[in-house]
Amino acid sequence: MATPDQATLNHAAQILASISTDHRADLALRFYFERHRYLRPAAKRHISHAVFVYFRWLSWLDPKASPQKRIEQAAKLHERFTADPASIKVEALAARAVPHWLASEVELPADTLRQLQRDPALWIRVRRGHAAEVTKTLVHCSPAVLPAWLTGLEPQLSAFTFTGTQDLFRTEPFDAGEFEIQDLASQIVGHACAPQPRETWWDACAGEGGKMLHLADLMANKGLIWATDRNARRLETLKHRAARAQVFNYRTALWDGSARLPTKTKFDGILVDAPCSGVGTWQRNPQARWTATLDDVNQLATTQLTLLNLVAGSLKPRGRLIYSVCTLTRSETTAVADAFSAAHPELEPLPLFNAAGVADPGPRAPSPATTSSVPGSTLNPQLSTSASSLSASSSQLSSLNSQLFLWPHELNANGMFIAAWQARA
Ligand SMILES: C[S@@+](CC[C@H](N)C(=O)[O-])C[C@H]1O[C@@H](n2cnc3c(N)ncnc32)[C@H](O)[C@@H]1O
Repeated sequence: MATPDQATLNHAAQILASISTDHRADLALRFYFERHRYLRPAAKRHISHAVFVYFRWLSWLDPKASPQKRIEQAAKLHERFTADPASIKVEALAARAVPHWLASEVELPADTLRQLQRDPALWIRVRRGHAAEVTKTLVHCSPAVLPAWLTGLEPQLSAFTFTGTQDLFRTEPFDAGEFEIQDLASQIVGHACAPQPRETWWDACAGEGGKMLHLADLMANKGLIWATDRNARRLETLKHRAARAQVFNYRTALWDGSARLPTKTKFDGILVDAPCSGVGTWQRNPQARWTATLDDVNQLATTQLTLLNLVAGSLKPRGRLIYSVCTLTRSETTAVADAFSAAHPELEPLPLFNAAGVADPGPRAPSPATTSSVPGSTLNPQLSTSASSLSASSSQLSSLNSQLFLWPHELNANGMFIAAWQARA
């Protein structure tokens, strides 16, 4: 994208002035565009881009300069980095592109640091049976290419990056519920669940239903999904999305993560897509780098473990429990999963993808491998020799494990952690 013109700088500066911890960049942009309906789609794209680029390069900017000047500085840095990623040293990225507290939780691989500074890809998930017509209509679609250790999953995916400029929410296939905007890492969570038609699932933190809709599609809309969340407004959105996608095999209930469970039903599978610090989304949502804190991480880790502990008793014998978080901090990932494993001998860790990269939902013998890849040098010296070897090791290990990290640079998508268990028979 070209250096912003004066009008773009002025709009972006006004939007920045309205952003706060409670009024995030994406909301501020939406409100601003609602009040400035005359802006054309291309202008909106340029303004949004300028705002997100600003937060990506925030620590490099001169705090004494005017907002317009700082936005311009960020755009120039971004242009330079996009043309030549080596023009900014990885040590500088480690020191300035992420907050200092992160080092106590994870040492991000160099490739991930670079990935966080790039423009994110826009991913769509096309409903089963609609890929040919949707990609023909939207034109600028490319199918997902997975890293070698996950290529076995590729035939099951219906994931495409969209590189066109049209507003996807105003397309015919969107109105017809034939695709959803959903990040690739989130789509892989659905495949890790591997729900089967006619099973009964519980999506315990269903939110607006991104993963619930995917589970329904994988179940060919046969069986039942309980979709619960603490937030009624999100569940309302879920219902609208489900209607558009013609998903009807679900029921919603409010559940705030308290000991009073929403149902006595026993499940073939439970997904806990828990609230988290969102470090894995810092490419798409760069403002969050500067609002998330170590206190948030610690509090969220407690909530995550509580949620897992509460749902565990709702599994049928051989039922599967999947834990996912779009973050990469040790406290919210391996520490939660290990603490949960230690407290639940009645569950066995479940390898997520077999050697071919395919999640196998069937009954299985106790798994030999439960070790996870750990993203922090202070935590696992074996994996900390260098950032790039850490990343490579993590991929090799993770295809054998019941815990895996999806790194943003591996998928050109959000970072994600997934862990899985199965109730013993
Ligand atoms: C990561 S989001 C879920 C995203 C959703 N699964 C999707 O794919 O679109 C986490 C959700 O957990 C919900 N949540 C937060 N704290 C909770 C709690 N204590 N009990 C239940 N849900 C909670 C939030 O309202 C939020 O919708």
